[in-house]
Amino acid sequence: MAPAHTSTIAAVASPMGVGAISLIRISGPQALAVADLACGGIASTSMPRLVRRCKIRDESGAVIDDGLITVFHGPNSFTGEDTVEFAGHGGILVTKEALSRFLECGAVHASPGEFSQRAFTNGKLDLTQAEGIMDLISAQTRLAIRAAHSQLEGTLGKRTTAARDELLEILAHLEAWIDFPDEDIDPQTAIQLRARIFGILETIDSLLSTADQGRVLREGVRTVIFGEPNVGKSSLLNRLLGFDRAIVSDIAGTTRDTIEEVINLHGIPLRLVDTAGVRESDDTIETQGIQRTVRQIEDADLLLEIADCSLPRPERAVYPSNHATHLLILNKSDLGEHPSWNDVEAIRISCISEQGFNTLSDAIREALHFTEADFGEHAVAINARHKASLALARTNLHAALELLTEENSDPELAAIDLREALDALGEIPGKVDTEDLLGVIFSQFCIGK
Ligand SMILES: Nc1nc2c(c(=O)[nH]1)N(C=O)[C@@H](CNc1ccc(C(=O)N[C@@H](CCC(=O)O)C(=O)O)cc1)CN2
Ligand SMILES: Nc1nc2c(ncn2[C@@H]2O[C@H](COP(=O)(O)OP(=O)(O)OP(=O)(O)O)[C@@H](O)[C@H]2O)c(=O)[nH]1
Ligand SMILES: [Mg+2]
Repeated sequence: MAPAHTSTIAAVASPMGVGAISLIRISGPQALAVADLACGGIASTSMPRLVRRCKIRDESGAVIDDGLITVFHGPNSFTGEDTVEFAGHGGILVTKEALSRFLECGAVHASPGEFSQRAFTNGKLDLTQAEGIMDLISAQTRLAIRAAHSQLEGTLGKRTTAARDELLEILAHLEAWIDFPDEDIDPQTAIQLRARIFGILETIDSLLSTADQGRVLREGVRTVIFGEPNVGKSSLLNRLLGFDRAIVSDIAGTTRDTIEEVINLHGIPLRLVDTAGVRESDDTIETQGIQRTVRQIEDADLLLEIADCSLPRPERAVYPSNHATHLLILNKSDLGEHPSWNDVEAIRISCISEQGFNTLSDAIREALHFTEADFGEHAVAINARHKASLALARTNLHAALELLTEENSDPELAAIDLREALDALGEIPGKVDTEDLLGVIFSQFCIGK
């Protein structure tokens, strides 16, 4: 049984001071009593979920605000507890005064993520759904919203729970064996159990294959624009952004520091980084800029190398190696192409005439293996936490397979590995003891969430 929460928490759920209406949420066993004290007994006489007009008053009876109140009777609320919502006027002071009044009347201030954590503890959400709420709030593109909703609806939680249930059954079989140590293990049974473990591994691998998409949707693709000075790197950044963010000039060495901006390329968030052109330089500031370029290249997910096609093809400079996808872009096509580039495979563009930009955008999407069509309604895009747990489960399942063969099985040792895998899978929806994990996840939420 989940532990019952004894305190009643309150917090402002809306952003402070920027909206017309502010929302205060109160949740816990005393929620109705707290609201009754502050609002003249209206909460306990309200029909659940029916919005009512009400005044919140201070100790002396002076009106603090005149707003709307909604009562939810547990378990039929977001947190699963009795909940009261007060929608007041959106000013900073009036909202703070109203919250203080609810605290005076017996509520305690909620810590970050505490409403969602209570929803989790009360079985209203699993951990992946709670994370889906955070993903939704921080989504930067429509595709990221879609992925967040899929997670919020429980797609990932259901798939991992199904895999875990299957593993539980396998363990039960194995334990039956262990209980009769004198009997030889039937080779047929080992074959069957292996097949079932392979089935779980297939699910795990298919979930793991969504990790890159997940990272891209949540964090964006680190896209680094680099090349020799004056080839048009900053011009490309400005064109992709749609406004003049970086200084462009015909002086080589214009960009000194890296410049970072996020664009939305057909649903894919790209973190574009414009860098200082790489060349030999005596200038200390430029040299530092070039060192930064090198570091950016090392950390990139996608490299856009730019060259000036109107000039003879230079000796290829040596850049740090990185496994990231690398596209070569020949800029200044409007000036005509120097013959030395003719047989070079590249994307040809001009930042002046804007030719080639559709091709560039298609090439980027293709290089990232990412299109809107790939991302259906129930698609999953796992995060780093899910990836770590799945990878651990995978390792343990492979270890168990080594110990369960047709010729020779050690069910006791195999069961140990399977139990480890079970725990790792259970961490994803939060089905195992996860006190530390909960602190880490929910403290990233904002107050009032
Ligand atoms: N005013 C308000 N708006 C909000 C929230 C909120 O808490 N309050 N939410 C907070 O994140 C989100 C909506 N999420 C919610 C999820 C469940 C329930 C709820 O009352 N669940 C009940 C009844 C279900 C039903 O009627 O469909 C339940 O689960 O039993 C409410 C809000 C976004 N908008
Ligand atoms: N004709 C032509 N000129 C361009 C094109 N793109 C950029 N330029 C010009 O090339 C010069 C250099 O452009 P930048 O964007 O500053 O080049 P950069 O690579 O950022 O240069 P650094 O920051 O110095 O490394 C400017 O004068 C631009 O106007 C293009 O497609 N065609
Ligand atoms: Mg520049």
